[in-house]
Amino acid sequence: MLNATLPHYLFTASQSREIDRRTIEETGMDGFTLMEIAGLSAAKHLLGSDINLSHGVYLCGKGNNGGDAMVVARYLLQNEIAATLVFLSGTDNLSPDAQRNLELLQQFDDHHRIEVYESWDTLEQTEHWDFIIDGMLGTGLDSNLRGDYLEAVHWANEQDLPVASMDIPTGLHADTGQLMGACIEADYTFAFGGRKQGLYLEEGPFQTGSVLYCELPFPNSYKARCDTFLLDESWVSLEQARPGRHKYASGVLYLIAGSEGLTGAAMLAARSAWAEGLGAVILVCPRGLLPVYEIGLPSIIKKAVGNKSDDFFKPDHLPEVLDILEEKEGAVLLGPGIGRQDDTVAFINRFLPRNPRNTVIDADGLWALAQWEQWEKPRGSQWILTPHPGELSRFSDKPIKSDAHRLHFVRNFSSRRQLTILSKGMPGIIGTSSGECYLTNYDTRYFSRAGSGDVLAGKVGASLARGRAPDASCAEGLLRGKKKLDHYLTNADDLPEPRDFI
Ligand SMILES: NC(=O)C1=CN([C@@H]2O[C@H](COP(=O)(O)OP(=O)(O)OC[C@H]3O[C@@H](n4cnc5c(N)ncnc54)[C@H](OP(=O)(O)O)[C@@H]3O)[C@@H](O)[C@H]2O)[C@@H](O)CC1
Ligand SMILES: Nc1ncnc2c1ncn2[C@@H]1O[C@H](COP(=O)(O)OP(=O)(O)O)[C@@H](O)[C@H]1O
Ligand SMILES: [K+]
Repeated sequence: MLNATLPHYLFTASQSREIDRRTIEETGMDGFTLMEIAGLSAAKHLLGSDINLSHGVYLCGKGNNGGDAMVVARYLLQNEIAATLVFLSGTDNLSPDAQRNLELLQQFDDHHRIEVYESWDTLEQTEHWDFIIDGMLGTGLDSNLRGDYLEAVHWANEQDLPVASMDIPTGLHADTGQLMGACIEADYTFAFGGRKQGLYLEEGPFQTGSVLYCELPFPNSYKARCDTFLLDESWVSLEQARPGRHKYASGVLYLIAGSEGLTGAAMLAARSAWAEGLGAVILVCPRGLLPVYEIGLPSIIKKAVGNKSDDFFKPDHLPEVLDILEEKEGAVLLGPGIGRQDDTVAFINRFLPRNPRNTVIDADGLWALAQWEQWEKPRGSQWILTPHPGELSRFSDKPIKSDAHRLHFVRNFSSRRQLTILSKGMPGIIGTSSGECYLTNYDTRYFSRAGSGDVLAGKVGASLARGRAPDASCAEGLLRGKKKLDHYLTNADDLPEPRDFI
């Protein structure tokens, strides 16, 4: 099982507010102290960053997000860094903690390094600013940006200055990652007490810059209801599998894949699994395709079924396929390039209930599964489904139109069906049978070329064959591909191809 630590927890705005509320009401820790810790932590990160800090402009809302910005201003002031503060909703209705922080800031300013503007209109622009602090809106955002907030966001994005956002870039929806009219394009986002899930959904990854987690003293038990986490590369073993005593001891993957015109998908998946150091990858294929694989896959064991004229799977192949699977312990990867012939769909839907093995179902394997309304996973076996957005939608009554909807659907579907889903996209989402979801935190667009899905399925299958839990298998598959991508990007200039991720 994956084991996320606190910096990997992802919260919705309401979960976040609930944790704030309970901490303040039940532990006696007050909101002002929490704000102080948040702002101090952000100020330390800024002082340690490569941003030139001599005079900042602080865009402040009237809520606690503005209060965080004022704490930052006070700590930077102690380092002789001047501040121009602009209050987008004036200073008459500041939240109590923000009001107290404005007063404190003014008391600390004995060398008159602070200027305060009560509205956006009155701001006099100068050339002296070298960074922008976005303390306009955090989890309190409730609609598209109103009033001068819109103008201030556009202005900040037009400046050639680094921008650091308090908690969330203003204008980004904390739960969905959607843009609410306009949104700050931050270079840094300081996530207070927990990252908000919208930072990683939809437009979030393109708005936040580097997200830095700033710990707040919330009791861990209050965070226990969190069910969404960020995947972390450190969770993946970078070591190749050690060879076993004999080949079948290091894991066996049966690959049921390929059809005429789609043999490339089967080959990519087979090579990808093999590269993970398995003892054996056994490609089960229609006999007519054997000559192609003999040439293309010398290291892979091939087991042909049916007749020489067969170039796709048919229901008649079922007894032979089941016999082959009896030979050794191992996991199954079903689907890459298997095609959508009616006979193949019938073969898959008869095969699946009789297949007791842990199984990854990918590509047209999913297409077949979605045709079969009453499907059920055999007891005791573990399934991983690896749909791209179109394949995922076939399991849903309604079109899946946003990442937040996808996250919700993946969570419900995987827990209701007691299986693991690897939903491909940006972000990739792993949904587990216990209703937890794990999100990728890197640019998955490099993988959006035909064939990357086959490579990914091969790696997920290889991990499952080596006895990893299904959620860990998905994480390993994704992150090993990411590691190959990083290596490729540092060593080559052109666009990577799927085979570069093997
Ligand atoms: N509490 C804690 O323990 C801690 C909280 N912390 C910090 O507090 C932040 C949450 O603070 P918050 O709840 O005060 O909300 P916040 O985001 O500042 O905005 C609220 C105001 O915005 C306004 N408004 C809303 N939508 C708008 C729109 N579309 N366009 C324009 N205006 C809009 C709305 O005013 P209205 O216009 O409705 O009168 C409302 O009053 C959190 O993200 C973190 O940074 C940290 O200090 C750590 C401890
Ligand atoms: N290592 C990886 N990390 C994150 N996402 C990945 C990785 N490998 C593949 N993907 C996802 O898989 C998608 C490709 O799968 P898919 O669309 O099924 O392609 P195909 O079946 O043509 O190979 C990519 O767009 C990306 O979302
Ligand atoms: K903000």
